[in-house]
Amino acid sequence: MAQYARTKGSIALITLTNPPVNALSAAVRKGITEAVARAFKDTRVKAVVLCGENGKFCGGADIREFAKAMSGPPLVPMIHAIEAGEKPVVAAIEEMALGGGLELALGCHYRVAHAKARLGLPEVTLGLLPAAGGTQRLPRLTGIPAALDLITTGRHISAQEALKLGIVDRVTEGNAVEAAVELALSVVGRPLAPRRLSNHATPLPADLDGVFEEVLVQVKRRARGAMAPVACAKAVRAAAELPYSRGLECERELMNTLFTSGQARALQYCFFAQRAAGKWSLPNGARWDNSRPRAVHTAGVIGLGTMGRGIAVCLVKAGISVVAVETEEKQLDSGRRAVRGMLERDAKRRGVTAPLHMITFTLSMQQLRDVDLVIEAVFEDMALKKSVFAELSRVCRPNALLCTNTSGLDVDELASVTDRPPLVVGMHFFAPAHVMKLLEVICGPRSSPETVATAMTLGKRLGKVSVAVGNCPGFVGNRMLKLYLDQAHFLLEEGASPEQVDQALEEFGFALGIFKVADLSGLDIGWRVRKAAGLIGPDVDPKFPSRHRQGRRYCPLPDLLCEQGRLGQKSGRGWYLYDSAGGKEARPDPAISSFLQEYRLRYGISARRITEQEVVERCVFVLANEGFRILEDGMAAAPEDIDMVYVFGYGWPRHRGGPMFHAAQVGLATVLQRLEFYHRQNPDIPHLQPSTLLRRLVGARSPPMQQWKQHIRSINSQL
Ligand SMILES: C[C@H](O)[C@H](C)C(=O)SCCNC(=O)CCNC(=O)[C@H](O)C(C)(C)COP(=O)([O-])OP(=O)([O-])OC[C@H]1O[C@@H](n2cnc3c(N)ncnc32)[C@H](O)[C@@H]1OP(=O)([O-])[O-]
Repeated sequence: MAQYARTKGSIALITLTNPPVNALSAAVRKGITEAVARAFKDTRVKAVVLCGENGKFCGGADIREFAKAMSGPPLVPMIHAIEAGEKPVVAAIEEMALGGGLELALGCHYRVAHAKARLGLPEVTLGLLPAAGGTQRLPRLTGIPAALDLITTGRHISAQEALKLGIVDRVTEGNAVEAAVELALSVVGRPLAPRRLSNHATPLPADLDGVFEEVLVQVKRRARGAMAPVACAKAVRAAAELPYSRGLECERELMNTLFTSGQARALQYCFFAQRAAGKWSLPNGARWDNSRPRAVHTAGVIGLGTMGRGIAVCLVKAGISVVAVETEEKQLDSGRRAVRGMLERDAKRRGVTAPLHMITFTLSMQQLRDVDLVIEAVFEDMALKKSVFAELSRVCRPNALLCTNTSGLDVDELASVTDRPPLVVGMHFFAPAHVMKLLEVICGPRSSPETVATAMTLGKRLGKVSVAVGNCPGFVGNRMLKLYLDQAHFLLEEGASPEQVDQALEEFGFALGIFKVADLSGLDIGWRVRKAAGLIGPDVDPKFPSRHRQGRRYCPLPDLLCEQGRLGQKSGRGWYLYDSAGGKEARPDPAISSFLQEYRLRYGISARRITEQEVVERCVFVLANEGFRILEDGMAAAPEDIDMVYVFGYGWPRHRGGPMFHAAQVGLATVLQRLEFYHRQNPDIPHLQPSTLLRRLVGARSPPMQQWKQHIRSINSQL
């Protein structure tokens, strides 16, 4: 809808009304079309101001309408009518002008933005492109390089940057609507032709081809198989080479190739899944909208290793005072230097003063007696963590929350050594903690709704995507990752090479193949976990380590590499070779291929040809299969949660939605058939056996994801 009013006698004020972000739904488009026609016909009206209800201009096209048949007046002619109008139209941009919202503003003759407004054309993040003239009008206003950057990245810019780029005419700290009305009154009678962007010629850079070549290289490297960024670049090229109307046709044709694509559906699924993940619920009826989070003003961080440092930086950047504790002076000093350095670099990037006063470093746990919440990030060892939690339970005030950053240990076992199990919860950050967006919030069986609400809300405040998961070994992310990694190891035994597996996974869209990821995080981490799980011990024959342990197939390859000191980047060699210890550039290592040949010989394994299809299917379908088990076990409330864990924590390609969405897109019956096929070939790998829920869903004719919950029969759900 759009409300119509006249103000200052001669200004028509048209207000977009569609909470929460005044998206351009069919009803809003109809409202704008009628209101603009009314204003243009009303002789008392000399100019028009467009604004949005509730201090928000417009969040773009209504994404909820994309899955439905198009109805209502289309955007392009609606915006043309505004631009072609004989009365000046001024857009009053408060808080946001995104996607179709900015395209609407670009159709206006003038734009005024509030200083805090965010502007952008983020369609590419939804697998689309700006299809209401944005790819043709923006380059005519800013020039090609700036338009290419904004449209192929989808990044939001500040009002100040928009002013610098000429996208807006004025920025005000005051009321943007009033400022727009002032501007409208002041431009009445001025010629409008020069303000119609579609009339403008596109300013061209000296080396047009060079600019596009360079951007396409970056886009393709960043996109990893995503179609939309490349289509965006092509549409902007049309603005450089074609007259406006022909460019618009090109924009429409390119949009048609994207709109119905699987990638667009996957990216729009991610948009809503990310928001759905925040809407958590517990079996006892506690939910995100009926549980009050506690305020967190002060926090403690125990352990200033890699994770503790990143967590401390996140908290300080979110305006929370931090007490950082270490046991040894040496660790405290290096932790202090690292954290201060990270805060100073970040402040320099943002052009602000580093808030170093917000954090104190101490060797004394006593200094934690008044904090609202503590996050423990010490070495991943249960006995050590238990002693820390017992101490915290003594030192911290009775209602302080105790959180652990464990990546897979039993949160409830930790709670049992404290005097406050309901106030204990897991907050599993991902390395580097001040960069990675994912936060797994592990709800122990005794974690109170208020504690879960506080952890989930704190995650959002730290700029994280918080996902509530149950308390089981490895929680959601690492529980699935173990099986994905197992498949990759088994494929090496059967004939593949690390490069081949990684290339197949990177072609699929992963940021990095699994063996490069293993080298990056260090092979010794998994080694320690396998030792702690009793999979490696004195009973293992070092010469001929068993390939069956704890009743299932086991691959000793990574253990053998660790025994050779091949720990990955940190030792300069792992699955790949690096120039030096800490080197980042991975090179295939001939020693690894002869090591694998010798290994297969020792175990009498005849290598076979492994196809890219098999690599992807075994690694990706085993993830989804375990995802179904996690839903059955009640360790995740919905497939969306599992998908957001993988998109934001494990480099799963966003344009494939997530392991569960991908399985649905491929077809559950196909996933079932392929898993059965691989399980028949490998009966000693139980995780290739299709899960009960997958079978049940296929039996129920593969219902849409939203209906999967009805088929879950988990007894002891924790979510
Ligand atoms: C032709 C044209 O070229 C093309 C084709 C297009 O225009 S394509 C569309 C392009 N536009 C976008 O890509 C902007 C998408 N939105 C955002 O980036 C963010 O939302 C935000 C605007 C920066 C606000 O962030 P927030 O953190 O303050 O709140 P929120 O939780 O995110 O959002 C609050 C609530 O609003 C809902 N919502 C937000 N934007 C929406 C949209 N464009 N359509 C429908 N619903 C939307 C969202 O689902 C949530 O709902 P619920 O969960 O409460 O039920």
